[in-house]
Formats: sequence, C-alpha cells, structure tokens
Amino acid sequence: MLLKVYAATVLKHSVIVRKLCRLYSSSVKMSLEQAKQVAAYRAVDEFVTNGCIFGVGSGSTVVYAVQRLAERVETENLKVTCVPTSFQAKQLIVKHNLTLGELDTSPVIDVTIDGADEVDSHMTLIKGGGGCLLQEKIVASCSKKLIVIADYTKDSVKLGDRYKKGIPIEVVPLAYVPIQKKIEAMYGGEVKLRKAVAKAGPVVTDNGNFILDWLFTNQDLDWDKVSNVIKMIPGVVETGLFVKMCHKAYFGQPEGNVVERQ
Ligand SMILES: O=C[C@H](O)[C@H](O)[C@H](O)COP(=O)(O)O
Repeated sequence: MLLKVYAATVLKHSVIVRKLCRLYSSSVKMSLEQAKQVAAYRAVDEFVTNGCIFGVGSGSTVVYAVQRLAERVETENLKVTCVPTSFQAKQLIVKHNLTLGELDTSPVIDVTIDGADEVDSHMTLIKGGGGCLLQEKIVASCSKKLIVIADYTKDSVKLGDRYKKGIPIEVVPLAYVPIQKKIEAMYGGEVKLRKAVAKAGPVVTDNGNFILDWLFTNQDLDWDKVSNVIKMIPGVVETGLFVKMCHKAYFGQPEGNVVERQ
C-alpha cells in the first residue's frame, strides 16, 4: 500500500516536472521569436523609405522584416522595390504582394536587411546557416547599406563563441572532397559536407551547389584573409564570412528591447 502511494506521488511529480519543462522551453522559444521580431521591426522602421530599392535577406528573422515592410507599404502607401537573396526571400515578397525586383533592373540597392548566424565584435558575420550565402553576398555587395537583424544569441565577441555549426562554404559539387582536404590542411578543424534533412544525400543550394561547413578551431584568424584564400581554391563559389560589409546590427533581447551595434 505504502509502495503504491509512493509510486503515485513520484508519477505525479514527474508529470508536473515534464509540464514545467515544456512550459519553460516554449517560453524560451517565444522570447527568441519576440527578439527576432523586435529587431526586424526596428530595422525596417529606421531604414525603409518611400521609393527605395530594398534587398530582402533570407532566414527566419527576415520573415518578420518582410511582414513589417508589408504593413508599412499598406498603411503608408510606400513604393518599395524588393530584390530577393534566395528562393525563400522571393516567395516572401510574392506572398506579401510586394514589388519584386532583380539585379538586372536594380543593380544598386539602397538597403538590404538580412539575418546572420553570428556577429562578432568587429561586425564580421557568419552567414549561410540556411544555405543562402551566395545570393546574399551578391545582393549585399550591391547595397549601399547591409543591416543585420538577429536575436540576442547571435551576438558574440569572437566567431565561434556561440555559433557552433562552423563557417558555411558553397562549392561546386565535383570539387567538394579536394576543397575539404585543402581547407583542413591549411587551417585545421574539420570540413563537413552538409546533409539534407528530408532528402537522402547533401543539401543542394538555390544555385545547384553543395555546402561545406568548416568547424574551425582557431578563433583568432584574420577572417578577411581567410575568406579570400578559401575563395581562391578552384571550385569554391563563396564563403559565409561577411567581412567589413555590415553597416549596423540590431539584436533583439529577451526583455523586448533592441541592442544596436555599428
Ligand atoms: O542561409 C541563411 C542566411 O544566411 C540567414 O540569414 C542566416 O542563417 C540567419 O538565419 P535566421 O534568421 O533564421 O537565424
């Protein structure tokens, strides 16, 4: 009898603990989403003006930026031309009935708002966690200003402090093995072929290439130099290192405020 009561009490408590854990993890998720949203809204409100050519970044934080842009276009009757950085970005533009542009007709972009996987204290970025780095870098390079929007978990002192998945590198499929070996020989660490989740085999980018993720060990490298050296390896299309490109970063905080860095 005593044993039964004991077992029932343990069971009851473990159910309560599980419920509390679920509640905690959903509130963390909630505050991350809120943090993304406040950063995105702030950036769109500060940088999007009537008549501007706007570069639309990729990823989950950009979804909020496009949402805010669509609200402003509707309520303020703004004329904004949106140039996408990925298939996802193009879909967002179309879904919100915004004006779709392209680099052929809008080669100079006023401002691009994009997410990042990590931002260091020098405003060097890791991008490409979602596989969209090539078009993002092209659009950023055509932009007068690149503005980053992110939640507080992306704000680092050194690259690799917080983002543990490595630096994405887009490569031509037939060259992926020699590129892996060359990067490992030059800089150490491990270079992994990114595998798809709902497909057998590797991730294939919007441009038909593969993604390598370089799990670097030395956090004190000269990232500008490293990016240029890696880009010179035949078969490398682009790296996810964005050096000296970011004009300003907005980090949404769990409390709902936004920290800005320039
Ligand atoms: O490839 C993806 C892009 O570089 C994203 O901008 C980056 O991964 C950040 O995405 P999110 O806003 O989802 O964290």
